[in-house]
Amino acid sequence: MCKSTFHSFLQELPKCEHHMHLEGSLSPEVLFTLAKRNNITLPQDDDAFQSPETLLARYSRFTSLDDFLHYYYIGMSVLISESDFEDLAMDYFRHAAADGLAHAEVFFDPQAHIERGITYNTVLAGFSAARARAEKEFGITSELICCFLRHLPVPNCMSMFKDADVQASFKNGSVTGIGLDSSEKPFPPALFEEIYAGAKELGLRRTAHAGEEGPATFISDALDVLKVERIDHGIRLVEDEALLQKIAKDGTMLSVCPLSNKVLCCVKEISEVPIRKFLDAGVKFSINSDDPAYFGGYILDNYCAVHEAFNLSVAEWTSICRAGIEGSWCSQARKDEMLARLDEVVGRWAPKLSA
Ligand code: HPA
Ligand SMILES: [Zn+2]
Repeated sequence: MCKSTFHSFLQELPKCEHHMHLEGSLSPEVLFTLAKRNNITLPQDDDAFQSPETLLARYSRFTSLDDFLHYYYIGMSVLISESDFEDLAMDYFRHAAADGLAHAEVFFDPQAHIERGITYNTVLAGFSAARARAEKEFGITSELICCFLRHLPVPNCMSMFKDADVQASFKNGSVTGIGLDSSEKPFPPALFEEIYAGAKELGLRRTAHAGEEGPATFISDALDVLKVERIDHGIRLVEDEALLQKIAKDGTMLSVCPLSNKVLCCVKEISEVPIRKFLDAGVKFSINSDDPAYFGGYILDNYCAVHEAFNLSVAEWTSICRAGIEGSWCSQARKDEMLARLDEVVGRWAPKLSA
């Protein structure tokens, strides 16, 4: 981990997280507890499910995004009641508060629950209750991003988009935007053009996973066809220099997830995540935990891993943190608060760290 003084500086920075799947904050401990409470039988034919310890050990051997997703979808099958969803999100917000998180824009995967017979409103009510508590108890503000599962048939995604309860949550502001996640390579962004056009019409914010395992053309398609405002992951942008320059010029933000990239074998080492390249080219990005309970770390662990690998300066960390605040989908008043806090933290730490 990073040296203790830098660690304290990174902890105190008013960090914004834009790429965190609430279902990905389900730890093996909580998974086993909920399985017991809700009478869910975990797979008997996979030794990984013998105990929380064996499951955690399996998480350290993921070979790809799809290998992880297999466990991710089994894991979330233990979530049944509104309070299960609230407890799950509170577990995340508690970790995030300890890490000095100021603001979170979090994903959730309703289709994965609806197809198990859990209603959209059960999921939404649990997560909404946790968001309100996180603001009151920890001062963490948050927004919800409803994701579409790209491995499911497009009509299934469209019917969720059109569902009356889902539409109500879009219109009453309890959900801020939409995202696109799950298995990437066989499912190009353009499949979801109609849904994204409908979301734009409603004034929703729009983002999509692209260029994690999939090619750089998925990033340009997400921008050109889906008209997204952010790109989730986007590390394969380095394979297209012209697109990289365009994204830098337009100020489009990427939500980069370093520990995730390493654990899912998208890179061999954190030093291969194109942090230096993005900084030098002026590409805006935030640093995020993705699925913290599966990838071995919350937001501060990701900041520390980046610091270990790239030894960034105070000025570079300040500009990453500022880009995260400015690229958030919260009110300008909230951004101004976080920017003032950033100035205060940097003003206090810069003399000590630059000496
Ligand atoms: O990193 C991810 N990529 C795609 N889908 C996901 N669902 C949870 N995490 C991820
Ligand atoms: Zn993700």
